[in-house]
Amino acid sequence: MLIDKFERKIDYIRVSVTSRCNFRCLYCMPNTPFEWEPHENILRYEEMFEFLRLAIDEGINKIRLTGGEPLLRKDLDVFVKMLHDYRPDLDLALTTNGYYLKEYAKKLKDAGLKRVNMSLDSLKPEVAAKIAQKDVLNRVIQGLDEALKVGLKVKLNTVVMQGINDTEILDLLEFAKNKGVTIRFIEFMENERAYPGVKRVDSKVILDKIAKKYKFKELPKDNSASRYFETEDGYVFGIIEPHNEDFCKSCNRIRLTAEGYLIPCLFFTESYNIKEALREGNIQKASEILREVVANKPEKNDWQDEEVSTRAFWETGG
Ligand SMILES: Nc1nc2c(ncn2[C@@H]2O[C@H](COP(=O)(O)OP(=O)(O)OP(=O)(O)O)[C@@H](O)[C@H]2O)c(=O)[nH]1
Ligand SMILES: C[S@@+](CC[C@H](N)C(=O)[O-])C[C@H]1O[C@@H](n2cnc3c(N)ncnc32)[C@H](O)[C@@H]1O
Ligand code: SF4
Ligand code: SF4
Repeated sequence: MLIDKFERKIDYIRVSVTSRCNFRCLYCMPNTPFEWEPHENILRYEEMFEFLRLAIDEGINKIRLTGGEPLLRKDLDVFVKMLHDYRPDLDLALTTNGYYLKEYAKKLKDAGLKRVNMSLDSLKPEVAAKIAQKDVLNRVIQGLDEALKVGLKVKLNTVVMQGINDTEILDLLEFAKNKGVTIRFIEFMENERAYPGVKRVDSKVILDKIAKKYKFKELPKDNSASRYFETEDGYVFGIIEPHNEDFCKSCNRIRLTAEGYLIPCLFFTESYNIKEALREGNIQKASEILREVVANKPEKNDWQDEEVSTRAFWETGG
């Protein structure tokens, strides 16, 4: 079992399968050039699998594939199947911008994927295009519909930004409610790579806007990143508020990047290279590095102290 020095059980790993992305979201990578790591620097699926098998044997029971945009990496369904076959009861999920989901949802479901979390920041085509710097809304909604059609469980993620999409909170909530999926509103996490004009909306402001139309009660907190609420008519939505001082108390996760680095926390730049150990076939060394990463997880992020992170979300997988 993996326990950190604050007694938090680490049973969740987020795996970024590629840093590449076909969007340029204002809050994530607005100015990143389209030049990327050469292929030989990226872990092969077999190398990732070797490591994840070890992590599963140490107590990891939830794996989320993310990116960059994970659906840009070829044969993702093959990787999903490797993980599913090794441990069919894994909570095996994907976080995607949804652009290619229409094409891949069925393949992924058939390979053993259970859940998909999708980014949806606006229901207005021109606002969605401003945020992603690309005309995306139509395809994203088609991707959502296809994921539901093939039987994947879906959640929506919305990063709320002042003056950009903060007037759409109720519309987005009602869109999700009509589709029968949970939506989580995310506080923008201040990041050096983001567009400088992006300003966060605090969770309290988001909840106040929802309270103008709906009565809701908070559900008991588990170790998910989100707080969940239930409206009087039984709809569940969530809030992800990394600026809240309690946010990190339930942290149960570490991250693996496509380049082979393990990352103890989303805020900090600290990382541990496991690529060499994996390429040498040195599983003992990889296991030691895994334990070191868990041992060095910080107690909390510095967004709570109004600091700005320098770590790129698209490398870390969010
Ligand atoms: N600060 C911080 N943000 C996180 C963490 N985990 C997830 N998030 C953010 O929460 C948002 C949604 O994350 P998802 O990729 O949907 O994953 P998840 O919240 O673990 O999903 P579920 O398993 O469905 O609860 C993203 O913006 C992430 O960056 C975390 O450990 N720390
Ligand atoms: C880095 S993306 C990778 C997966 C996929 N491309 C997507 O957009 O869903 C993962 C998550 O990070 C979130 N994210 C990126 N930058 C963020 C920021 N500065 N603050 C809050 N969330 C952010 C996105 O909204 C998304 O939910
Ligand atoms: S949030 Fe996801 S879709 Fe948007 S730029 Fe970052 S990696 Fe790409
Ligand atoms: S900010 Fe760091 S410590 Fe806090 S929940 Fe996220 S990964 Fe865990």
